[in-house]
Order: sequence, then C-alpha cells, then structure tokens
Amino acid sequence: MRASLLQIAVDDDESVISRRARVSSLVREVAEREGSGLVVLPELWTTGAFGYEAFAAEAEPLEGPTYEVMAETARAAGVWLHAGSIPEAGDGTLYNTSLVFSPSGELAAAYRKIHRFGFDKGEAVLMGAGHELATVRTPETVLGLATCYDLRFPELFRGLVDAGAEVFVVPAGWPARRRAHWSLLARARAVEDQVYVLACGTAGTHAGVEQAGASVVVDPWGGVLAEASPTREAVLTVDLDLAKVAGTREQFPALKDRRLGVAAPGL
Ligand SMILES: O=C(O)CCC(=O)C(=O)O
Repeated sequence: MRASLLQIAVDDDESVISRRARVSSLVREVAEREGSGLVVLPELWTTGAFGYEAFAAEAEPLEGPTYEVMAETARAAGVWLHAGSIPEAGDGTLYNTSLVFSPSGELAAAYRKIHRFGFDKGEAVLMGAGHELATVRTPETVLGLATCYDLRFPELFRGLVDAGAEVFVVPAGWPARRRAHWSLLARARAVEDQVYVLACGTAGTHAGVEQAGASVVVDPWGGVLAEASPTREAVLTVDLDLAKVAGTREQFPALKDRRLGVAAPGL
C-alpha cells in the first residue's frame, strides 16, 4: 500500500475557505502524481490546532463544508482519505473529530479525539472528549485512528491492536518545542505494538505557536522510513509492506507475552 502524508502549513494569513480549496487540489495532485492508495492530512488543518477562538467560529456539523469537500476529493482522487480532523459542532458540544473517506467518497469513520490537550485551558475546556476507539478496514489492512495528544497514551493503541489495527494513523498539530517527544512517541508506539505508524503533523506558525512539522512514517521494527522537514509544507510518500506486520510479530512475538490483570499488592 502506498501512502502519502500531506504536512500542511497552517500559517495565520490563509483563510479556512482558501486552505480547504488548496488542500483539496493538493490531495488530488499528489494522489495522481504519486499513485497513492491512502492520503493523510493533519489535525485541525482548516483552523490550525492552536486557533482556539476559531474552533467555535469555524466549527461545523459532521457533514459540514469540510466533510463535503473531502468526500468529493476522496471520490475524485479515488483514494482512501484520512482527512485529518475538524472542529465538529455536535449535540451542543465541540469535538476534535477525524474523518476518513473511502475511494467512493463514503464516510468510513468519524473519530472523536479521546485525550484532549491543554490541561486546564484550550482544547481541554473548549471541547468534549470522545469515548470510542475507531478502526477502518480497507481491502489491504486495518487502520487504527488516534489524534495528536493521544500519542502519549499507549493503552489507547493497545486497544486498537486488539481491534486488529496494523497501521496507526495519527494526525497532529504538535508544537515545535516538544518535537523530540513527537518522533520518540511515534517510534515507541510502532515498536511496542509492531505496527506501521503514519504520524502527519502541521508546519508553519499558527496563533503564535510554531508547529513541529517532522511528519514521520515508522515501520513495525521502529525504523524511520521517511521524515518531513520541521518547518515547511511537505509531502511524504512511502510504500508500506503490510506483510511486515505479521512478519515482525512472528519473528519477535512480544505481544504474545502480555500479562493482563497483574496488579500491585493491595490493589
Ligand atoms: O502532547 C503534546 O505535546 C502536544 C499535543 C497537542 O498539541 C495536541 O493534542 O493538540
């Protein structure tokens, strides 16, 4: 399976409408040029992950403008499209919701980010938390979905492995000041779960926050297959050899040695 990650620049001087149209064209262009079967966009690329004021102003119902444009983009390009995430206005609460479309433009999954970022401010107070893991079965494999800060919570990814995921797709708007954590955590999740990790971030500076860029693709042995520029918009295209997931698990069967239900004395 050939996958392309589009590390989108989210600089403040571009409007949501213009970025949406630009990214739609870019997805089609990349899919055609690279022959990708899967295209991945980052977290909250329409508003920028740190545009907290914009979340309320630009929030959309699930089937709003970004959904419509991305469904049509997936269909026109004939690819599986992980369209990153949008600020979703759902049942009186905002959510950070990722959308995945099939090559016929059907919604394959909507994943509401489970771990909200910001401790006592930002996303953590503005948005509701998701409660359900999400996977997408394609003809070649099973994708497991997670978003940005989720990357710090390995139990979520174990849940995705238990649900059959072989490729974790992680859109993000990770800040540059913790770039070292970003690549380390992406590699850790790949090594411990013996999966591919496609971690697609944003570039540029949004709402005063410099983005980490450095989108990365990691194989099930923890090897970095490709890594993008830390500062510029970029396209990363990689061929995933999906047999390597089962191959790695067979060659080094650590997942079989899990000890569930072990607790400290007294707990
Ligand atoms: O965990 C981090 O360091 C960054 C997380 C983040 O920026 C987010 O989830 O939007």
